[in-house]
Order: sequence, then C-alpha cells, then structure tokens
Amino acid sequence: MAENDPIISVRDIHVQFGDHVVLHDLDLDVYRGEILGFVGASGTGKSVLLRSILGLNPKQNGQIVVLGRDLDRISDEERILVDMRMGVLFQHGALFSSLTVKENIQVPMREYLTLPKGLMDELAILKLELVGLSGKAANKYPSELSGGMIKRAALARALALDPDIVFLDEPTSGLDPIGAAEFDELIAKLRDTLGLTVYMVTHDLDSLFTVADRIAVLGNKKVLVAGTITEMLKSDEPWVKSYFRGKRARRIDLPEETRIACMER
Ligand SMILES: Nc1ncnc2c1ncn2[C@@H]1O[C@H](COP(=O)(O)OP(=O)(O)OP(=O)(O)O)[C@@H](O)[C@H]1O
Repeated sequence: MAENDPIISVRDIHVQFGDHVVLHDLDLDVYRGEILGFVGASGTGKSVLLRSILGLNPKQNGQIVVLGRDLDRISDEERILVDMRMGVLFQHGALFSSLTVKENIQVPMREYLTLPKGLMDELAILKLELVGLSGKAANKYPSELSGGMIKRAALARALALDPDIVFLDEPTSGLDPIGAAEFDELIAKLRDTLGLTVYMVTHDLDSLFTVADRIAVLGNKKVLVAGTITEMLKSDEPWVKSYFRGKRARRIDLPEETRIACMER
C-alpha cells in the first residue's frame, strides 16, 4: 500500500433495515495518520456506517477496503488480522461493569493472543499510562471511576493490541468542556506519537475545530462533503452551513486562518 493510499476506502455502500434505507451509494476515504471527524444529524447513519466498516452489521451492496484488504474477499484468518489492527471506543465507553479496568483492557488480549498473565498485567499498566491514568486505576471497577476516567480506560482498551486505526464513537459526549478538551488533546498526542489513524464520530464542534484534520458530513444517506474545516466553512450545503456557521459555532475561538476563511464568505 502506497503512503497516501487510503487506509480505509468505502465505495457504493448500501445498507437498509427492512425497507428503511440508511446508506445509499456512499463513498468515503480515510487516510493514514489523519484524524477524521465524522458528523451528521442524529439518526443519519453514522453508527451504522461505523458498524459496517467493523463488519458488525450487514451491507446489501458496496465494497469496504481496510489496510488494502477487501473485507468481502479475505479469509477468516486474514479478517482476524485486520480486526486486530482496529481498536474501537464505543459510545458510552462500554466497559464491562463486572471487570476491573485492568481486566477490561485485557479483554482484546485474551480474545486474540495467548500471553502470560504477568506480561498482560504489565501491558495493561502501560496502556493506562499512555492514556494518562495511573496504575492505581487498574484494580478499580468502572463504577468507581469518573466519566473522564471511563473514557480514558475505554481508550486504553481500544489501544490494547497496538492498532493502526482507532474508531471513536462520540468520545467526548458526557464530558465537561475541560474534560472534553483534555480528551481531544490526548487523541491528538496519541496520533502524533503512535502514528494512529483516528476515525471519530462526534457532535462536538470544539473537537472538530481543534483536532480534526478533515471532516466528513453524512446526510441524504451519503457523504455530502469531506474536507478541512476551512472547506466546511466555505460549503454551501444547507446543513453544513448551519452546523459550522450557526450560533453555536460562532462561540468557538477559531484559529486565525480559519477565521479569515470564515470572514471571506
Ligand atoms: N439494527 C438496526 N435495525 C433497524 N434499524 C436500525 C438498526 N441500526 C440502526 N438502525 C436505524 O438506522 C438509522 C441510523 O441510525 P444510527 O444509529 O446510525 O444514527 P446516528 O447518525 O449514529 O445517530 P446519533 O447521532 O443519534 O447517534 C436510524 O433510523 C436507526 O433507527
């Protein structure tokens, strides 16, 4: 795979439930090392697309290529190898409440690898440190953690197998603005240090303005526009316009070049 080939390439995807068509003829590319923010009105199918890429819900048509592999044309063994290179932080953290933080982080390790317990314990602590939690959190249960800590622990679990791509579904929802900004910073830092590709479904305008390299907007069952925040601000798509140039967006402290692009409109 060449350096600038997409790490995820989705073509002509069609997904429907009964006669309810959710995605139709949808195309999307995600490039290695980028943070892609994925937005769209509620119920437009952001989670359905995410789940389709992860192979968690069936599609009726289309092609999904991840890390150069067409997911419909690989063996079960190859599929496992691709799955191991994708980490996921589901909406609401989705930690197992009956397991400690350490055990949660070790779930993917147990599922895919056979490692001695001592090594798994060391790895779990390393992952916790990576996301800014101390080893003290390892033996706590999710109910003993704050919302921000739960998100970080869930991120540590998503990173358990050193993936190339992490999918984050609404990672900052439920966090206060400071917690959300810190989480955004962490995501950007991990992308820079680990060379991760980040696919982030979000409604959080601050995240989109501060950490997303590119943004894709879902509407009318497909990707309406994809581009930088500056391109979003120049878009004349009605939903994009009201989302990125509406009242809420105007409260955000924009970087200089983005503000200039905005003023040019
Ligand atoms: N398994 C399913 N069976 C039937 N319908 C489904 C299923 N999964 C999703 N849908 C429908 O698909 C549509 C898109 O749902 P989805 O959860 O992807 O929206 P979303 O864009 O992620 O919304 P939100 O921003 O509110 O999380 C909704 O109408 C939902 O009811």
